[in-house]
Amino acid sequence: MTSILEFQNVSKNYGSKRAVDNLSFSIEKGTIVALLGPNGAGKTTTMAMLLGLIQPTDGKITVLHGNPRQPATRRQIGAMLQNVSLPDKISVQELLQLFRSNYPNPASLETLLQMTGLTAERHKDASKLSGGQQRRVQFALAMAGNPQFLVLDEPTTGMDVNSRRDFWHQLRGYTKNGERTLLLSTHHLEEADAIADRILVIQHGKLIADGSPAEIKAKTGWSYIRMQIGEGFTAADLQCFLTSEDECSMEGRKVQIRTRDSDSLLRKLLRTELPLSQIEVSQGKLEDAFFAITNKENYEEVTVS
Ligand SMILES: Nc1ncnc2c1ncn2[C@@H]1O[C@H](COP(=O)(O)OP(=O)(O)OP(=O)(O)O)[C@@H](O)[C@H]1O
Repeated sequence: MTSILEFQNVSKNYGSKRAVDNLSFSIEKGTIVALLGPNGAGKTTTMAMLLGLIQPTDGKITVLHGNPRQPATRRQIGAMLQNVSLPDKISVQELLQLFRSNYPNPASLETLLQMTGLTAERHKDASKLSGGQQRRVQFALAMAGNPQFLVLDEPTTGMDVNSRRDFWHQLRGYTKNGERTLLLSTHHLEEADAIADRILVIQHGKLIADGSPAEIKAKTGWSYIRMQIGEGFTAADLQCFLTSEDECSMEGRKVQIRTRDSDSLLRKLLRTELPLSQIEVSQGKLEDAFFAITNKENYEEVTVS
């Protein structure tokens, strides 16, 4: 596999504040990586460094085999950052053309307008669009150079549900041939779970978990058994099968049990005469794992792989 990005012992201090603390990881070509972490964890700083916008205090960053501050490297990267305002008195189409003119092999104007759902807004002043529409213009600008590596910092902030769904659909198309690489940060964990091949969790500037969404979810150790229970029975009838750690809740006839050992609990339940049906076993949500990891509950089980 070819490495697109390498961080070697990278740190960043803002005065006495250590925003990124000895971070080392690499990203392989063709992967979709979600960078997650609580507010202030260091995600934006990490992205700004790999884009060459700020210098690390220590360590080395290699992007597309080059230095992120070299124009030749930067031209191969598309980026969408937070808190970027669009210039006024310029239409969406003019702005996109301006950006396209900086690249040797740009995406076509029509492709950019179509993929971001901005065809109807093409002649409008970009700065007068709604927040969600401006976010889509920023996405189009990030895609203007037909980049090999796309870096998106909380890209769906301000987008409505439909725009977010279209956005993820477009990103899947962008990465589907395995040639392009995507690194994104988001606080929408279910979206990260759905799109990412790999998740990096950082906190206080340090990497605290690294794995596929399934690995991250499994590492918390919790799984969930969901089922229906027949009339006349309640969660209390299941209590004698549970360990002191297991948690059982009931809504209508639907029961959910959170357990560390779903296999043994299932075996016990299936040996009973209880009227159980529609039994499903699943790992927890990424949100549960994220909560566990960042709150240090089960921390020793969620070591960096
Ligand atoms: N220019 C700056 N000067 C001083 N401190 C900064 C600066 N930029 C960021 N920080 C601090 O560095 C830490 C990391 O910030 P960063 O913006 O990278 O976090 P983040 O993970 O992107 O957060 P969020 O999810 O809220 O966007 C925070 O404590 C922040 O206050």
